Amino acid sequence: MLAELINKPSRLIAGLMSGTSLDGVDVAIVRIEGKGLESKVELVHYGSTVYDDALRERLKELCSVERSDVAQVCGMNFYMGHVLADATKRVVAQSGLGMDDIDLVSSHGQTIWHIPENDPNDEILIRSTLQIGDLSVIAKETGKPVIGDYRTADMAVGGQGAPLVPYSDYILLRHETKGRIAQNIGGIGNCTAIPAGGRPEQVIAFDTGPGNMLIDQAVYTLSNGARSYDAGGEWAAEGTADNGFIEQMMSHPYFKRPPVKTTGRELFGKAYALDWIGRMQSRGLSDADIVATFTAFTARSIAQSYRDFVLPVMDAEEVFVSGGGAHNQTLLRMLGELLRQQRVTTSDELGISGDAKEAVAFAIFANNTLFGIPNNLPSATGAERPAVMGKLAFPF
Ligand SMILES: Nc1ncnc2c1ncn2[C@@H]1O[C@H](COP(=O)(O)OP(=O)(O)OP(=O)(O)O)[C@@H](O)[C@H]1O
Ligand SMILES: CC(=O)N[C@H]1[C@@H]2OC[C@@H](O2)[C@@H](O)[C@@H]1O[C@H](C)C(=O)O
Repeated sequence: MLAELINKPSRLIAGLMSGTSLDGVDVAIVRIEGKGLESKVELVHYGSTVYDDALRERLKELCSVERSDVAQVCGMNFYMGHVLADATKRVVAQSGLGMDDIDLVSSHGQTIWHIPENDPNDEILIRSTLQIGDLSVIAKETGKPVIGDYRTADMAVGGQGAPLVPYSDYILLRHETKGRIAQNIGGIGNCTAIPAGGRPEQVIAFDTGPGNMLIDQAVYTLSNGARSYDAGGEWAAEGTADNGFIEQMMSHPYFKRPPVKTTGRELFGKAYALDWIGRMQSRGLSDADIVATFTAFTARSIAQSYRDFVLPVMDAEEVFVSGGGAHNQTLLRMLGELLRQQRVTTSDELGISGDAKEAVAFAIFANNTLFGIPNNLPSATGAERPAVMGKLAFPF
């Protein structure tokens, strides 16, 4: 079965991304010719399915040290396998293709916990990561071979297991004469900075901090569950950002740490957001001011991280924003105001759909796994060496 796939001139791969914002599953159907850094990539169709509020809140509970439990983790691993398989079948059907046309499914899974560095106070809490959504369940339900569980291989060779997308950013965005930064704004923000004509080893990539995570939590809490994100950034546009709070939040030690670095719900999740919402409310900020403050803080944390860790090392002329945050006009405007020397635009301008980009990346990773070609970027994750990430589950 695998030899047949390798010998085809191109492969049709369904890449699945279910990210830290817990908003749902993105599915990209991608045709890939060739392999490795020379892969030729064509997005055939993209679709997403949204988690309902109950599932999203349940996943947040699962990502909570205080409220999670092993039975929930066990059950949700299989349940999410079904959710991911259903999303794949739905998007394939929407595209007008059939599952028979798909060669391979590639699934990121749902991160529920990530420990990028050893815990100095607990010798068992070593670098590790857990993405749920069982691969065998997806294989059974879709009838396709499934590759997933990528991050563990990078961690096994000393990496932080994230960010992984810089490998595919290098394939899709590198430019001979222009320094470029790809900024994804999902739940977390992460950047890939590629110098003009740069080699893979010269890529600087790291998580910049919160993406939409704080904005989403504020919107959900302050609207009493009526809304889960700030559509277009309109609520933030009605408020005034509070610089005092932004400065306080910028003093978080994560922002001072040089790359390689990665973060997630562990640092900027629900508890962190609710704590700052409470402080802002007690100082009399309105709901719109709170959303505006989180939005401005997010933009500031991105721009500041370039000033500290990217621009001293390389010139960057262009910033291409992707991920759901690219739809937040207020966030984009604030970022543009902070980065006067760069042209801030969206990756769609390059023909790379900002909504689909991460799901496309996972299709690219699977294509490499199939050939046994490394698909991590040690300069981004800190791994000691390249590794072939991904595990395979066969259909039945
Ligand atoms: N129209 C919109 N206006 C404003 N924000 C939006 C819009 N659409 C999506 N978003 C934001 O984008 C988020 C989802 O982004 P995305 O799907 O890129 O994240 P993710 O892949 O889950 O996260 P990560 O990349 O961190 O793993 C939503 O939670 C929401 O905050
Ligand atoms: C452990 C984990 O799931 N990390 C995610 C998260 O969401 C964004 C950012 O933090 C990034 O480091 C990573 O995802 C993307 C897809 C990556 O690996 O490039």
